[in-house]
Amino acid sequence: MIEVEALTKRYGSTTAVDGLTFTARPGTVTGFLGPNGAGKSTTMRVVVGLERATSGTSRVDGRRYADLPAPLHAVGVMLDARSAHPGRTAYKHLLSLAQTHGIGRARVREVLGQTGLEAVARRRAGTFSLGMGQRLGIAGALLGDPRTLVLDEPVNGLDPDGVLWVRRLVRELAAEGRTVLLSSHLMHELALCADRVVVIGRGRLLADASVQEVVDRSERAGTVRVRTTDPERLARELLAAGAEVTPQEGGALHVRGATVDDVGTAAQRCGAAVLELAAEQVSLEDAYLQLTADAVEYRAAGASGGAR
Ligand SMILES: Nc1ncnc2c1ncn2[C@@H]1O[C@H](COP(=O)(O)OP(=O)(O)OP(=O)(O)O)[C@@H](O)[C@H]1O
Repeated sequence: MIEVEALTKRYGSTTAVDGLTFTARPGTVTGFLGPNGAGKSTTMRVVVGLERATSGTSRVDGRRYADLPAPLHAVGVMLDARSAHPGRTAYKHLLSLAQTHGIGRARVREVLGQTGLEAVARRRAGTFSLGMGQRLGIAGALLGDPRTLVLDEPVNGLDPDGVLWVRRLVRELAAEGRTVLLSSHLMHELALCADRVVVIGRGRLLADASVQEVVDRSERAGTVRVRTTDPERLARELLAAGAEVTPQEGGALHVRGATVDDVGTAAQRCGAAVLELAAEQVSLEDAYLQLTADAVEYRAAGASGGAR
């Protein structure tokens, strides 16, 4: 279990993490989501003891990282896929990590197998592709058979097979009762493997919810689209019933504050023939973009809002 409470981390005048509170629970994959510069990596570095918080606390299984008796067995960490010495083979890299923590060679071979690196175990890490480096990073995280895993962008650079493999792996680790905290800046990626998402922007918590809840809370959730032969009459009928109505092109209306059933019966009441009627689907990416719209450090030229 990871418990982050009122965590703040400042670098000079930059506030990277700003009063952040969330919990990642055992048996659960918690997705940690936010645009570039949101503070995900900084939070993870504080959780695993690589940075000191300016204020607030972070605990793993009820203890501060520094107080864990056997950190590698408590928390497996992959923060930087390029952390292995380029001149060392994958096997030697894992072995040296294992030996400093009293872990045997058998476990090194086991994690090489688990991460699909057996065939390249004798190759130097410096010759690895980004995807192979990610696998090696994950192998290092698994080495101590930890109850908690902290993985920063583990699918970054993986090919589609690798992405599937990571999804399956994190699901399996959670099914074994472990706590998995996994960062990404892609909502749809987390939607496929996370039970919950903690969304941050500019160091602050924007949402701590299931993926479905994030979608449901999105502005457009609960909107009904209707196209009718008499949009003005139907709009009057819906407004009288207390709904919000926004006219669209081609005689369509966007209706908030009414269900599909409400709109259908209102149309029947006022005699407007319905040509189309459906609840608007909100994509995960739309919901995420709405949530983080004010928290994006930089936007691509031409995107709404311009540079911030
Ligand atoms: N060592 C540091 N010194 C100064 N500023 C830092 C340092 N580390 C991070 N920052 C700043 O803190 C903010 C949060 O950065 P962080 O890397 O935690 O974000 P992130 O969500 O992981 O982003 P990304 O997806 O780009 O990795 C950014 O504005 C970053 O420039």
